[in-house]
Parts: sequence; structure tokens; C-alpha cells
Amino acid sequence: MEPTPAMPTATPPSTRRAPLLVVRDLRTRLRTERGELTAVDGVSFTIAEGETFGIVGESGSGKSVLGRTVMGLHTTGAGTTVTGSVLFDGVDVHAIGSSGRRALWGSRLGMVFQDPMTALNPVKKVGAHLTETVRKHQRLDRAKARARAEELLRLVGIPEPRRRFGQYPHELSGGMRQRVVIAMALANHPKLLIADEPTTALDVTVQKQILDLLADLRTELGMAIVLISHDLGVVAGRTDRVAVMYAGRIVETAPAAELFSRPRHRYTEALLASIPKLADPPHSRLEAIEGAPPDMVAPAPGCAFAPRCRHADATCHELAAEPVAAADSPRHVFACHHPASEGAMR
Ligand SMILES: Nc1ncnc2c1ncn2[C@@H]1O[C@H](COP(=O)(O)OP(=O)(O)OP(=O)(O)O)[C@@H](O)[C@H]1O
Repeated sequence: MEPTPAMPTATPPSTRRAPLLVVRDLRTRLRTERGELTAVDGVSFTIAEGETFGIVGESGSGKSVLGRTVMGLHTTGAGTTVTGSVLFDGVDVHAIGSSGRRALWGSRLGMVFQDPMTALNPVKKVGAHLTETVRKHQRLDRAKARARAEELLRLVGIPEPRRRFGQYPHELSGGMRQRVVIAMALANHPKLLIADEPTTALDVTVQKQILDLLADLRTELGMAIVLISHDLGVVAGRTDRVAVMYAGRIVETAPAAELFSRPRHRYTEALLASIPKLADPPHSRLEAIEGAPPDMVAPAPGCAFAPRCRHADATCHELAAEPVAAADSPRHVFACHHPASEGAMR
């Protein structure tokens, strides 16, 4: 895990920009051997054009299923039920059918996953990956597609793009492969890039390079980014706003700087206490969150975090809190019966 850097920079309020993505009451249920599992449980959020939105939470909290449902990779059918809506750039992703979604993917909506090899064909050269992606959505002759592909390789910081063109994915390092996937995702000028754990498979130095690259590209190209990670250190300082997921729900959303300095939900507070900080003296003890996340096949009533929360009382075990905005910060929303106090600072 990357240590949390110093205080993240404040960012302009997204409310001034038009909404690009509007997710409303999204629920994704997956059929499993043990019964139906609610992986995403009534999630709503909005992302503005050009905004960077982080989604964090422990493993199994539903981040990936949420990302995939937003993209329309999880849709109703064959063991999956999706309700609620995803409006991307004015298009209802779940109402346009699979051909409509295919037209969207790789054009206005780009995606990057943890393992670059899932997006790369091992028997196809780097150049072919890129030119085919470019020509799928733009009418360009071979020479122009090749020029665009080389430009993309340069954009993502791949040296000697001509030489790389003729190489196979296995001839590249993990970091270089992820750069190629990012180049493919950017080929057709997406308005939104969804990056799901894009650096988890890479070593720490390369992780930082790729995350910095995404931040630079966002500034240069003006696209919005959803950055999904289990690692708070990854989203800190690189996102405008952050949503914290627990057991399929967003339990807290806030401008990034505020979330890290004044967490309100007790889960966010515990999560922050469990990561190392640069200011910590060496060998200082981290507070691990005791217990395990709940079973999403048979969830108990009340707040899903209550069994692990030292502030929980009878109400928490019986009734889930409704999301409310902080009195002094309308964009800071949390669903907790006993939030950390206004002045709580770490
Ligand atoms: N295809 C599937 N079929 C059945 N259950 C699934 C499927 N995909 C995910 N799940 C379950 O849905 C829940 C949410 O998983 P998800 O992968 O979204 O979590 P996550 O927060 O992204 O975790 P991680 O960081 O480990 O990927 C988990 O309980 C997981 O086991």
C-alpha cells in the first residue's frame, strides 16, 4: 500500500460543470450457489464533465461490480439482475442494447482494468491493437490510423513507438502493457475513463508513474475519470471527490480533501486509521478494522458496518441510516447514526 501523501489539493466544485454521468438507485444482484447476492445495493452518484471521482472500499465491497454495471458490462440476464439507471452523456446505458453499448465502449467511454492482459490479445502486435481500436470508431485509412496510433503511444509515454508497434504484449513490461491499454482506451477521445484497480498488479514505482500519467492525461484531455481502488493512498491527491463503499453501498461521499481530513462515517474513519501516513513515526501501530465484511447473500438489518463499529448502538443494528449532507458542506454526504463530530480531525 502506498502511504497517504500530504493533504490532497482542494479542487473546484463539480456543481459548476454539467453532469456527465448520473447513476440512480443502482442495484446489481448476482446469482451464486448460495443464493442471490446483492453486490451493489442502491447506489446513486453524479459525475461532472472533467471530474475525477474515486471509489474506495475493502475487497468485496462491490466496487468492481459497480464499475462494470455503470459501463453496462453487467446487465440484466443470465444470473444477473440490474435495476436503477445509468445515464452517461444523455444515454441510458442499460436501455440501448448490446450493440449500442459496444459503440459506446472504446469511444466516449474508455475502460482500464487491473490486468492489462485481459484487454490484450497475446498473439496480436501492439500496433495492431491500436490501429484496430482507432479504425473501429473512426474512418481513417491505414496510414492515418498508424500515425494516430504512434501519437497515442507517445501520449502515454512509451518511448520508441515505432519499435513498440511491432512487438507482442509479452515483450513489454507490466507497466508498458498497462500504458498500451490506456492508449487504447484513449484512442477515440473518451469523455469518461473508468479505471478499475489500474495499478494493483504493478510494483510501487510503476504504480505511481501510471497514476501520474492518468492525472496528466486528464488535465491534457479534459476527460472525467472514475478511479476504483481498495487503496486510499491511490485516490488521495488524485481525485476531486471520493465515494467510500461498504457492503454494496456508498456510505460517504465528499470532496477528497475533506474526506481525508474530516471523515464522518465511522467506517471511513476506521479505514483511514488503518493506513500508514508519512507523518507516522516508524513502526507506529496501525488500527486494523476488526471483524469481516458482512455476507451479502443474507445481509442483517441495520447498518452493515454496525457489527464492526465501536460506536454502534441498538438503532444501528436495527435501522440503516439515511444519507444526509454535512451542515457546513452540502457536497459531503454520509449515512451514519453516530458520525465523527464536526471537529474530528486526525
Ligand atoms: N460474477 C460474479 N458472480 C457472483 N458473485 C460475484 C461475481 N463478481 C463479484 N461477485 C461478488 O460480488 C461481491 C462484490 O465483488 P466486487 O468484485 O465488486 O468487490 P470489490 O470491492 O471490487 O473487491 P476487490 O477489490 O477484491 O475486487 C463479492 O462478494 C464478490 O464475491
